[in-house]
Amino acid sequence: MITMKDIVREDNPILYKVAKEVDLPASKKEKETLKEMLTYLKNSQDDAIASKYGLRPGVGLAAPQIGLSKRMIAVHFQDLDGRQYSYGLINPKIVSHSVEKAFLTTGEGCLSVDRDIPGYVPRYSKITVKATDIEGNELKLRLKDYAAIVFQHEIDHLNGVMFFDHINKQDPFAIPENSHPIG
Ligand SMILES: Cc1nc(NNC(=O)[C@H](CC2CCCC2)CN(O)CO)c(F)c(N2CCN3CCOC[C@@H]3C2)n1
Ligand code: NI
Repeated sequence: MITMKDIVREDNPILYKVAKEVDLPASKKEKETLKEMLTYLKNSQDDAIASKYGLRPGVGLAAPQIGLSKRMIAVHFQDLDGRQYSYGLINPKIVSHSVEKAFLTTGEGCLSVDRDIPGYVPRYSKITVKATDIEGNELKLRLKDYAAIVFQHEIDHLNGVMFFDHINKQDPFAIPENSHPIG
């Protein structure tokens, strides 16, 4: 079972590398790892399990965060309309995106960053993602607002990009033009 000791922190160079594409079909081990990443998210959202094992809550997780420089992510969350997303994805790719942007009014955090970094994180408000799921099915997901933000945070990790790279250095709470707040 994945716990916080398995999650690498921001001083680890693996977080700043471009992760490698997974050769399809994914190996048994790669599928197993992806399932474990999804299980971490579910466990972290269960108060009893999270407190028992000291898990920080998460709605997304990227393979580099558990020391694996492979293009795999897991997401498990409900968006603000109550739509449920629960995926283990292989080689996710943003194939198109909106011009307009969105940001979480709460700012963002990261399981690999043990400190609060204040500021808005501007992201595309709409994205289309192509990926392969754990069963090997090709998926095309059209995502907006909260869901789009979660997926972008995770896909950033596959490209060595951290959420704080997007925060305006001069004014962390500057409202980006052509953007709207979420949450
Ligand atoms: C927004 C949020 N971020 C939480 N943590 N950070 C993360 O997930 C990081 C990834 C997210 C940071 C911003 C976008 C993606 C992890 N990252 O580093 C992976 O790369 C949460 F935990 C959380 N929620 C709301 C829903 N709640 C349901 C009940 O259970 C608790 C849960 C808490 N919402
Ligand atoms: Ni993160």
